[in-house]
Amino acid sequence: RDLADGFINNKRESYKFKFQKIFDQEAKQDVIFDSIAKPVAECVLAGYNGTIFAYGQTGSGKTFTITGGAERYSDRGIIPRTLSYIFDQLQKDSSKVYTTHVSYLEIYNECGYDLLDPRHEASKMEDLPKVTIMEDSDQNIHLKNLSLQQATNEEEALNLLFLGDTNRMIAETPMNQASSRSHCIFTIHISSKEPGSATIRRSKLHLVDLAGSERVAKTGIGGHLLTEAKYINLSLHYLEQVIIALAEKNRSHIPYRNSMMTSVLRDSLGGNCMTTMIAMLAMDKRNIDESISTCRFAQRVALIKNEAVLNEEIDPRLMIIQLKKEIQDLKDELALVTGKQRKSELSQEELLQLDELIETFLKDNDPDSSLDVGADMRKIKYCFVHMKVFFLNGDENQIINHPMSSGKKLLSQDISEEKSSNEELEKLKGLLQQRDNEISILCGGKMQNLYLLMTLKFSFFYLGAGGKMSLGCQEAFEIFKRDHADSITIEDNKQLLKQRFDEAKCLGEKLNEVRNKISEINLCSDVCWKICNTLSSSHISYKTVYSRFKGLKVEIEHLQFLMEKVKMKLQKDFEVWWSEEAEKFQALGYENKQTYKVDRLSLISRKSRNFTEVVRKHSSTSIPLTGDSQADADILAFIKARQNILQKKGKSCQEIESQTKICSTSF
Ligand SMILES: Nc1ncnc2c1ncn2[C@@H]1O[C@H](COP(=O)(O)OP(=O)(O)OP(=O)(O)O)[C@@H](O)[C@H]1O
Repeated sequence: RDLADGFINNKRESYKFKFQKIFDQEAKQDVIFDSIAKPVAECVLAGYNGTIFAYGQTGSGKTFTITGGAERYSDRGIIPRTLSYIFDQLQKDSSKVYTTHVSYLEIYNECGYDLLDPRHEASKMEDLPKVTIMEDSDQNIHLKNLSLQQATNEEEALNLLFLGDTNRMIAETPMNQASSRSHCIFTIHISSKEPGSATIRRSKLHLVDLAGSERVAKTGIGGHLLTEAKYINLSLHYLEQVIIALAEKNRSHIPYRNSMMTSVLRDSLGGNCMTTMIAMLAMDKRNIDESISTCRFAQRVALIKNEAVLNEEIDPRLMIIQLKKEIQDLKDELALVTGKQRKSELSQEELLQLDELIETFLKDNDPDSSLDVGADMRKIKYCFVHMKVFFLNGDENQIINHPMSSGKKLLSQDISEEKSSNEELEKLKGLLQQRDNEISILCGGKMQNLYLLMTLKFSFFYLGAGGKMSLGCQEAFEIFKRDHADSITIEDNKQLLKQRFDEAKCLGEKLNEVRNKISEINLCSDVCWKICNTLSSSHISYKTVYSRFKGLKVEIEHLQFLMEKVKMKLQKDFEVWWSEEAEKFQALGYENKQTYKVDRLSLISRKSRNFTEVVRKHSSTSIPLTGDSQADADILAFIKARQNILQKKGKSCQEIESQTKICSTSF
């Protein structure tokens, strides 16, 4: 109460928080991926470390965002989408050699478990080797018992994710119902190297699904759950401590070691990493406190400044080889300069290497090629001797191939070859021209000209024979020609010529056809182009169909996994319900046990349809059960089987009941 203003309403009603981006409940998974995960994945591909972690109370959607929903393929979350994106990018980049590994760590009650451990199926989670933290002298964290599994493509990586998720489900206990009580870190490790280079880039991307952040007081739990909740709260509390410490200026000690999670995420928080936090809110009035506390936490995280650097290192093996070679070169040079030549014989291996070098050099047609054997005088001498032998003994094959030694020979050979091929070309051109002329003459309208030409030639013959004639003389010639014996022959020849003309015409047409075919062959490139076009469009559609097929395959596998998950959940829910019922039953006295109404089970049962079905059929019957879940299941299975048999035999319901009672008593 303020003396001047009366009562003051000090209950805060408005809070302001700043975020880089806000997504409402309608936001789709692909949008979340594009806005949040893609930029981080790009940094990781470039060689920087990246972390994306989801923080918020239980049920706010952390697992949905990080891993994905269990119903639809489109609901797949950041992890599968990031894997798909990363492998897509790696495939496109052929300039480097990439190696990818994944690891999947679960932290439950401050203990680490390898979710990719194949022994998960056969053993209880508690019996598996725990993942422990080791620190080297440079304060780098190493995780003992956490396997790094190589994944060469998206499919393999997704299978590992599914395996981890399945193992996470197997490890669930009735007390640890949902994944909400453990932290999970899925890590993609990428290393890249340019071929021949000794420098390796290593980067990792942590995708973190934290346990629910709700406060113990509100949840109102006890026993085992309380212990769990305390651990969760404690580890999230330590996370907060680390974040507060990082946000404070001049703070030298950051309490990373307090919890496993902060130790593992040490680099992601205040280290060498591009980190993105997703603050998840369950937008409900009763969750307002949790929502405000999540926002506050996010504001603190936003103050942290990380320093991401490229993670490059030199491959020690390649480095050693390079350094050894450098040392040898320097030794040789030194020996050459100081005149202290090595006297020892060249080894067999060295001689073989030299032979290879010389042979390559001699075969290389590049005039600028050189023979580099280093500064070892023994090797230089060996090369000279080798060359001398070549030239003196005239290893024709080797020497002729070398431009220096066979330049002249090659030149004269080239000239004579060129000359003969020119002559050949001219000959062929002439032949071609000749054929072309013949074709032209024979083809189309030119046949008429040929006929005329031949007739003319024929007339000239007569003209030639008769010389220049007067009109009277020409008349007399005509009469003579008609009466001459040869006139028949002439006429015959004319007919023959006509025949030949027709024949030639026919041939010309045939030739034209062939020519058209040839020109069609000339259009061959066009045909080819068409074929190529068809091929390329077929190829494009093949590619489209193939990529769609590939997508479908991933989708089918994803859906199969979701189905498995649902089946497993169903099974687990059933087991929980069954053990609950057995406990309840045991809590009843012996008297009550005898008259325990099975229809009560059917009322409580929510999950197991088959089982309820059996129970419902006997709802009017009092069946004595033992309280042992296995034995009781056997009893009910027996009753069901018996009922089926009796029904088949057509017995009445009453009979069935009496039989059932008998059989139950005998149990
Ligand atoms: N954006 C969403 N769209 C549709 N369903 C969602 C969405 N977010 C969450 N859900 C659903 O809400 C339920 C709780 O979500 P989820 O398990 O992801 O919460 P959580 O924060 O991971 O909880 P926990 O801390 O218990 O692991 C799930 O059934 C999930 O499918």
